[in-house]
Amino acid sequence: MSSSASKRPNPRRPGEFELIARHFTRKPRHPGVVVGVGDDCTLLSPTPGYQLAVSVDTSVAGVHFPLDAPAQAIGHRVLAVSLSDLAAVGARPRWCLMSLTLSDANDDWLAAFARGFDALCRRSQVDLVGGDVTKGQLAVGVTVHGEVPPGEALLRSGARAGDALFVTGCLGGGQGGLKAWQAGERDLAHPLLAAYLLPEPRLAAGQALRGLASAAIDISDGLLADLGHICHASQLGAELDEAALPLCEGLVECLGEKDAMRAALTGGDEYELLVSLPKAAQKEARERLSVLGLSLTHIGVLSSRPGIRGVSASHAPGWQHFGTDQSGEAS
Ligand SMILES: Nc1ncnc2c1ncn2[C@@H]1O[C@H](COP(=O)(O)OP(=O)(O)O)[C@@H](O)[C@H]1O
Ligand SMILES: Cc1ncc(C[n+]2csc(CCOP(=O)(O)OP(=O)(O)O)c2C)c(N)n1
Ligand SMILES: [Mg+2]
Repeated sequence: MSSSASKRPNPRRPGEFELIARHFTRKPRHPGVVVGVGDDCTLLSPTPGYQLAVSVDTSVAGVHFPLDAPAQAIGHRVLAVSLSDLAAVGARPRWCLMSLTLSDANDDWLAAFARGFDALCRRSQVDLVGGDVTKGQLAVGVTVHGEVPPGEALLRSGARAGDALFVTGCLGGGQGGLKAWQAGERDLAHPLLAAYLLPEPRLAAGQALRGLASAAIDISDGLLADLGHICHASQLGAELDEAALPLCEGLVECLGEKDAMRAALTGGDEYELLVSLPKAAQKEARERLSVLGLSLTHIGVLSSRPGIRGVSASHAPGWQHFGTDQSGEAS
């Protein structure tokens, strides 16, 4: 029989409703939330005439981020990977919901996690409007809602033969950062570790490319895999220029030349945008991204011939849960 002492509320280990009230209930910062955290459903008023863009991604400890990563970084990362899907379609983020599975309700951990999550909410102009808390192995699912003018969303299926392929930012940082973490690096200012644990969803870039890019995808599974998704959806093939790939600074030093290229092609966890641009749109696209301080690198071209060419070594296509001997890069 448990003693009455063990049933006494422990302020360092809040119960479900206490932790929701303490860490995840904030007055919405933006209009459109009719009913937020606290009722059976959230009620939202989307901007009349806009389409809703909705996506969910789940991040699991040990699969998507190290269990012992700083809580604040985990809070940032779980939201960033979902916002990245809104970036990829060119939507403006509005709302998010968080499904949180926790093994233990440690108040300090939760406060740091909520701080990381909320800081990115604030910067991205997103309100957390609901969610769910349950007990189990640490995992966080984040649903995001964004808005896009009708017919203007960037899709995987819109590319045409002859369109050029461009990528924002640099490649290989996700896998480089994971390797750095595994090697004992813990400084979040380390550029590769920051790319892995604190990725920046390219929200402004995605919206700036509306009306210009013929197709777009965020690189979560690896460049080759995600280019494969554009090719499949647009019924095209591609010619990549391996030498043109913008490898992240310090990647070659960290991984060596061969593994740096492998990380850029198949590592995943990039959260950069891969876009196709018709010739007439390329100058304007470069200008809009340069205003945002973001590089846009020409890495290849789409063609009507199926398959992806221009990659020298034989590479696994990229990350897949299941379908491999171990979860990870498909062989
Ligand atoms: N359990 C599921 N039920 C329905 N649709 C799903 C499920 N899991 C994934 N999808 C859909 O499959 C597509 C590919 O998913 P995913 O590879 O996770 O996309 P992303 O890389 O953009 O997160 C998406 O359109 C996603 O909504
Ligand atoms: C601890 C750890 N090991 C391995 C990886 C590598 N990794 C895990 S999932 C993944 C692909 C992206 O995740 P997924 O669930 O497929 O996201 P989605 O494509 O749905 O956005 C990668 C590269 C990681 N991020 N963290
Ligand atoms: Mg997904």
